[in-house]
Amino acid sequence: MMNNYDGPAVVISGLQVVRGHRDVIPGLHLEVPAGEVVGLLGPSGSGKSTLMRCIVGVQVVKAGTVTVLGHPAGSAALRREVGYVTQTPSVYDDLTVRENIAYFARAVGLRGTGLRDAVDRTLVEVDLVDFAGQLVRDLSGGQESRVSLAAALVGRPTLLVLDEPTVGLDPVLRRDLWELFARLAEQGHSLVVSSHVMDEATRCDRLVLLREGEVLADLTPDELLVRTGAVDADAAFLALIDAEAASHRSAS
Ligand SMILES: Nc1ncnc2c1ncn2[C@@H]1O[C@H](COP(=O)(O)OP(=O)(O)OP(=O)(O)O)[C@@H](O)[C@H]1O
Repeated sequence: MMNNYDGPAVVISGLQVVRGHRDVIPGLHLEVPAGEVVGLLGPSGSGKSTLMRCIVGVQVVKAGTVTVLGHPAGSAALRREVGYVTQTPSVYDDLTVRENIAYFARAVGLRGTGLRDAVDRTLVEVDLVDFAGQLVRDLSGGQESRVSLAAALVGRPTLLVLDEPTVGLDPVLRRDLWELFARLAEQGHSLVVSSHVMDEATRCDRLVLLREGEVLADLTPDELLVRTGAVDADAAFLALIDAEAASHRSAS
């Protein structure tokens, strides 16, 4: 379901979020371009999930604005435009894989052959054709998380927000999923994908590196390596952190 909006997918300005009495996002500005796979990377606790919750409009914010496809995050106009997959699978245990995907397809208005085609295509995309008739409660963790992904994918939302979608998957499946994300971006979808596996950074069109709720860098994978002189994304991230610490020391 693609709309005709041609601005950036997400524009965030002056965002502040407090969770548990802590400023977990102290004042963030960010623009996510449309039609790209944008990786949200950073150590555990750096605010990736919180930022994603702000983009999908389920996080209470203290200040700032989050505009998604030209609308305030979470507004009714975005209901079918934004797909969100959390780290915890959110599908029905007592339904089969196909029934789950069909349920979410119906929820976004698909019916008849359009619904069947969308479910079949999505089963292939998440590599669950052989498990279509199996109850979700009998799946492995990685399979179950792919059903969650399928549930978000089936309606072809304009913006997909995926919180660590490759956790627990084997290398072949991870590669296949990143290829699927790239294909979706080529078709004009926008994707925000979080990961704390830095080697997945090279799979993204653009990277946003977060640390303690702040954007440490917003650049392409090539720019990251050139800027830091590092040989891989892990080393590049550490080099950025060291450079930032050094600049704080020289400023104080
Ligand atoms: N429900 C909550 N109540 C209070 N503090 C929270 C809550 N959820 C998260 N936090 C805090 O907010 C900060 C950011 O957490 P967040 O889950 O956004 O990080 P993350 O980068 O997604 O981490 P991970 O990679 O481990 O999922 C952390 O300091 C965390 O402890």
